Amino acid sequence: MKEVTVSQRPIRRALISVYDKTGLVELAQALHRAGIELVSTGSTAAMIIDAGLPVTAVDQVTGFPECLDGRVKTLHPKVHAGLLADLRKDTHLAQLDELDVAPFDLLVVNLYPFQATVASGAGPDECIEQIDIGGPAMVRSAAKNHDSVAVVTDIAAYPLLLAAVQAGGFTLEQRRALAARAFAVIAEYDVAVAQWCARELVPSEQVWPDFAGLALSRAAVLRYGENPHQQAALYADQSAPAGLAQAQQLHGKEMSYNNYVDADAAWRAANDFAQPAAAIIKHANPCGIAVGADVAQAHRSAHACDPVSAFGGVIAVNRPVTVALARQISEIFTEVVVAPGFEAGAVEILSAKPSLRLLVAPQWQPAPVELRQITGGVLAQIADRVEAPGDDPSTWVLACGDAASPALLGELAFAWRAVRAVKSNAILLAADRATVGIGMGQVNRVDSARLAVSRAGDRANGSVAASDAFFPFADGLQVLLDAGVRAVVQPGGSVRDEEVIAAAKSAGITMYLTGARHFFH
Ligand SMILES: NC(=O)c1ncn([C@@H]2O[C@H](COP(=O)(O)O)[C@@H](O)[C@H]2O)c1NC=O
Repeated sequence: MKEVTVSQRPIRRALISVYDKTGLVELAQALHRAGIELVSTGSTAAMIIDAGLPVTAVDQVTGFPECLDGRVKTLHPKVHAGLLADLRKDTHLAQLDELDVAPFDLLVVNLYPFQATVASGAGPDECIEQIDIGGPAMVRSAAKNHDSVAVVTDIAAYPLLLAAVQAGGFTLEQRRALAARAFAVIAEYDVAVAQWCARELVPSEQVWPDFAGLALSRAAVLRYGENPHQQAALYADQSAPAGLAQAQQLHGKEMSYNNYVDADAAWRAANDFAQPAAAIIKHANPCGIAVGADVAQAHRSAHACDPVSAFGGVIAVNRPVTVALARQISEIFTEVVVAPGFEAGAVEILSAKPSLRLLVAPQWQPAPVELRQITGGVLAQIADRVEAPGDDPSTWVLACGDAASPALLGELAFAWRAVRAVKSNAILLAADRATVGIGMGQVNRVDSARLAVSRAGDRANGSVAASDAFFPFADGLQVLLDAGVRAVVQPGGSVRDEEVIAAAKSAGITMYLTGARHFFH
């Protein structure tokens, strides 16, 4: 005989109301075979009937017809009393008897596809029609009453449901987990509806709505955070474009918190370029960025920028990893490689390194909005990635020196694009579409210039420089001039621009002003 635990509740009567009918017939068949009475709404019931199974239509239970284009189907005390009766209480049992309400032991619901309707670009009326009301109401009732009712809101949980039916019912522990999941499903749905309403129904010049919600699902528990004594997890945001959080790991040790931070920085930097590009990141800063005829060449150039720092780095490329690139990487101690794909031979070569993490990231889509936590709140900004002002060299103003040849302008455009991947204050030296010296994260621009020049060594002579923000004084620029930099691109806009431009002019170099800056903190 099957052993049934005290907390298990046998399932005798189920209410099924699903928009997505995947797996419905198989589920209904299994429930029917187990002797469970099925009650169902409109087209869910029709599909069960078509499968030759007995089902009670919900309007027979309520004695009230589905009406108003389906806006009212299950919103009835006969349904909700059946879902909310606490079967541990004699008073509730007595009232059910008096009111002639039969209790439900199981609710299976999935909701109208509101988020998908919005994503399809549907108009407001259609979106509003796809706001499910009766479904969430039932889910909340059953989830609150999980002591008596099991609620299943995911098609993926049908196998678990069938196993529970076989076992004589869900345990209390399982019903609690299902209830927690159900409330999370409703919360995510409500956040989507609330955000859409704030945006669409209350038109405003204001970009930022009054309400912003986040619905995050835990994607992984990480070994630890930035340091071993910090616990950490990865959460995925289904409402944001897919990115690193959704990347597929092909090989290697578990991703760590710092691996994710660096992989994200690398992935963003590599995808800032249309040409094949490679970015090597350490501690969220680049130690090399380059473009090339292919990713192997781009990586060679990026690595040459600072081979010492690239040791133990994270590499991202914006094209699939080729065998040639894999061979190069296998020579260097690397933590993570992120790419849109890997050639089969490349995986084979890189898999020889047991710890090296290989990540296939979803197609690059920049996040439109970036969030950053501060104590007591969150800062939100439009991401500095898409069509930034000042990106197009034809809009730059020549501050001094000869107008750049197309080749030199190309070098400057590369440097200007790359510098926005560098934490401020950022000074970046480049030659042949590759960084040769990067000064990052200093609290004054002179030190960033010194760092860039010292890292570049002899390569500073004849290189081009980009500064993420204006030079407040001529001193930072002077460091670059003394090292032999031949052209500079910077935003301009300092009260001492004249002084800065005069220094560039007396050194005989070309200087362009972009009119826009790229602070990155
Ligand atoms: N209005 C109601 O009373 C109601 N009750 C259940 N629903 C939803 O109707 C859908 C199923 O309807 P049908 O069985 O007709 O395909 C489910 O997604 C369920 O969440 C309702 N629809 C919208 O609110």
